Amino acid sequence: MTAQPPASLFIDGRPVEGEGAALPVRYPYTGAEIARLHEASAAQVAAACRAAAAAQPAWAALAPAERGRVLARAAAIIRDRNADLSRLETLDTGKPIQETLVADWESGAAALDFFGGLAAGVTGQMIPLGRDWAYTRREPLGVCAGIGAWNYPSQIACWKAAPALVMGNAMVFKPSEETPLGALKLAEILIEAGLPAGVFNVVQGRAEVGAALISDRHVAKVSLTGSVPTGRRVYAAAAEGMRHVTMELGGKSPLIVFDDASLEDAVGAAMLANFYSSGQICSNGTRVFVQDGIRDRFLARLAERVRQVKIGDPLDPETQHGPIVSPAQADRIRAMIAAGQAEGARLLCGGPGAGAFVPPTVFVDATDAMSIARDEIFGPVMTTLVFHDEDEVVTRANATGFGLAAGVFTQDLTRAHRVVARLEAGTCWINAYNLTPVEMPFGGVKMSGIGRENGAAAIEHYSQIKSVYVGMGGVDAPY
Ligand SMILES: NC(=O)C1=CN([C@@H]2O[C@H](COP(=O)(O)OP(=O)(O)OC[C@H]3O[C@@H](n4cnc5c(N)ncnc54)[C@H](O)[C@@H]3O)[C@@H](O)[C@H]2O)C=CC1
Repeated sequence: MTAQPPASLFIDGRPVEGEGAALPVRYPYTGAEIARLHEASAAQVAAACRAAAAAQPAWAALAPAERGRVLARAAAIIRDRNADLSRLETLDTGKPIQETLVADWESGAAALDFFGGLAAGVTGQMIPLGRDWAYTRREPLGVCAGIGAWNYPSQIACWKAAPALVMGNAMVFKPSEETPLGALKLAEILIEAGLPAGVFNVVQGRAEVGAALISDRHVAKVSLTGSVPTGRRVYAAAAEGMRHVTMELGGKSPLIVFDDASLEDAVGAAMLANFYSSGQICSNGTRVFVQDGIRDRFLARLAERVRQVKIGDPLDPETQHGPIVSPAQADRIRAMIAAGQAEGARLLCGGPGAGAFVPPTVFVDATDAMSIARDEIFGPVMTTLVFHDEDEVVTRANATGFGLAAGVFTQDLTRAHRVVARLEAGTCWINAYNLTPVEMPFGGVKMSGIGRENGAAAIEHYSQIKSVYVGMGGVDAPY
């Protein structure tokens, strides 16, 4: 099985081999090397940024609708090739093919379509001032750097590229070193769809390559999807050059299940909120607060359904739960499970697993102070916590530095909206969880991030306003 791309990087409209250190790509299910890439050298990072800066003005000069049409064509190509692209995504990430077929490139295509269609409708303001008047233009930022995480590599590349490009920016994208393949496909597809050379470039590499990229003098904006510690470093480096930032970082989100919730829906959502993509999702509701009246029924049904999850070969369409992205990440998850047990929490189901796999795992008898209830695990580990009343659960749900997402399950809609209004989270779900349509802005508050992806809100994060004052009469100078 091989997935070797034509070359490791994509600069100025063509594949270019990396001049830096080797970057082996392993299929998480077998550990087999499926491709061998090379990092970009410092000179290649600079060349990618120069190519982007050179290509950007002509791209920005096109009518927004023309840029939109390029994105729409790219979306159509992605949909045509979804089967092959999804297979590649599964090889790169280890996620089950039944997920990648519907959630990865498909969501990327949706973003390209959505922003492609939005472009022509972005307008400025006309501000009457009596005799004189002013107007605003929404202009591109220039060259944007995109840096991705490994859980949704192609979706992340599309979510960043679509609003950036449609607003007339150019982009240099660095995928996670764990999952470098999808972004190269996106670069090829965009060229095929008519994107001018240099407008979207891909460099590969580990943290140092990312650091070189964000401090390149051409870069006006940095959009990162990654962990909070990386976010802190990247935000600080961006501040040096007064660059704009979007930070999509980690979370430890609460999912609150009230006594009156539909049991099947709440259990299903709690599973989706913890086990989809083997739990490697930033917005996961990993602290499941269950009200005392429904607790026993909830845990009994949860255990029953978790035991039926089909774990195995990600390319088997029946498989619902695949391996963890890398042995190092699987070890980190196991250490967190062991810490939970050492602190006195009990396993309702699951456990450390073996090899590449960590099974869906549920903790009971946990307290808010335990590490499994405080720290992001980024694996298939759910911590259930019991609560008694609404005020108490809101206070406990908010008692975290993170603020990415939250969910509420109840049949009492007044309560649902009241609780959601009090939750400190950028994205909330009522009687649903982890649905992220591109029409809806997505992002975090507190340590979980800055800025928003998706929705019309993303346009603001990939453009800047120029104000133009128009004098219609003489200049009244006191000199
Ligand atoms: N809010 C969101 O939308 C999402 C957030 N995440 C978060 O991402 C994390 C998991 O992904 P990982 O890839 O492990 O994150 P990570 O923080 O280790 O790496 C993210 C990216 O940043 C790069 N990087 C690392 N250090 C850098 C530096 N000093 N300068 C520039 N670039 C640097 C990495 O090479 C990688 O491409 C979790 O915390 C998760 O919650 C993941 C998906 C979505």
